Amino acid sequence: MTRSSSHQYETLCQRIIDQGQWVENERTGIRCLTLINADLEYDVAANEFPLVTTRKCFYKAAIAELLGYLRAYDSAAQFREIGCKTWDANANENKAWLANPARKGLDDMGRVYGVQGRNWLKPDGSTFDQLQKVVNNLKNGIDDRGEIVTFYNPGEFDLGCLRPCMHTHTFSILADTLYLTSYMRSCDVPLGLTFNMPQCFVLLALMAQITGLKPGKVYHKIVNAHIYENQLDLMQNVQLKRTPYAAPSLSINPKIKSLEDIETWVSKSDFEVTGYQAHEAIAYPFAV
Ligand SMILES: Nc1nc(=O)c2c([nH]1)NC[C@@H]1CN(c3ccc(C(=O)N[C@@H](CCC(=O)O)C(=O)O)cc3)CN21
Ligand SMILES: O=c1ccn([C@H]2C[C@H](O)[C@@H](COP(=O)(O)O)O2)c(=O)[nH]1
Repeated sequence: MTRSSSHQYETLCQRIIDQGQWVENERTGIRCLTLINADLEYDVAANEFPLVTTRKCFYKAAIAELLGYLRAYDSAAQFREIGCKTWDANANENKAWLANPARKGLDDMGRVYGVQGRNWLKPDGSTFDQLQKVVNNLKNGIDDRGEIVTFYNPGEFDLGCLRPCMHTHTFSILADTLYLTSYMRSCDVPLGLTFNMPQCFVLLALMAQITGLKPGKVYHKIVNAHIYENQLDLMQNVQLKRTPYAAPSLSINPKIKSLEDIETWVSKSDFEVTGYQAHEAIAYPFAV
C-alpha cells in the first residue's frame, strides 16, 4: 500500500535535512540544501489526494496552473485569470528574462510548458500537439510505449522565462488501467512540490476520465530536491514539528469528457476536495 502522501513528503523533507549537501545557486543567488533522487507515489485508484497536511496548501491554484499548462498558456495574465498567481514573478521579475529580447512584454512567459506540449515546432514550420496524440491513442486503448508529453525543449530554452521543472509525463496502460510516471529535474520542496503533487494526481485522474480508462498510480520521480537556505528554519522548526493528518479525497465533475472540455470550459470549481484537515499556512520565501 502507498504510504500517506503527506507522510512521504515529510520523510523527504527530513531526508534533505539529514543527508542534503549545500549547493550554491547562481540563478537565484540563494544556496540550497540539496538531495539527489527521490521517488513519490500517489494512489489515484484509492483516491488518496496528495495534499500536504502539515501546512495549508493552495490546491485550487495548483489545479488552475495545471489547466493553464494543458491549454498552452504563455502569459502570467492568463494564469491569473483562472486563479493562479505563481507565474507573476518569473514572467515579470526575473532579471535574465527581463533582459531577453524574446520577451514580448508584461506577463509574457515565452515558449514554456504547454506551448511545447501543445505546439512543438517542427522543422517545416508546422506544430505538433503531443497531448492530443496521447489522448487519441489512450482513447483507443493504445500504449505505444511512447505515450509521452514533454515540455523539455533545449533548443528553445532561450525563448522562455524558465526551463520546465516537471518536464515530462509518460502514460502507460496495463489491462484497462492508466498509469502516469512524471519526471522532475528541480524541486523546491517547501513551495513547488506542494503544487506538483496534487497536479500529478489530477493529471492522471483527468486523463483517465477523458479516455475511459481506470486510474491507477502516479510515480513521481524527482532528481534535484532542495530547500532554499531562507526556508530551512521554517521547515525544520515549524512544519516538521507538526503531526500529519489523513489524506483528503478529490472529486472531479463527471461532465468533463474530452480534451476540448478541458480547453474550453473546465475551471478550478470542477474539482472538489473533501476531508482536507491541515495545520495553518506557512509563508515560505520564494526565490526568483
Ligand atoms: N523558486 C521557485 N520555486 C518554485 O516552486 C517555482 C518557481 N521558483 N518558479 C516557477 C514555479 C512557480 N511555482 C510557485 C510559485 C509560487 C508559489 C507560492 O507562492 N505558493 C504559496 C502561496 C500560493 C497561493 O496563495 O496561491 C504557498 O504557500 O504555497 C508556489 C509555486 C512553482 N515554481
Ligand atoms: O513546478 C515547479 C516549477 C519550479 N519549481 C522550482 C524548482 C527550482 O527551485 C525553481 C526553478 O529553478 P531552476 O534554476 O530552473 O532549477 O523552481 C518547482 O519546484 N516546481
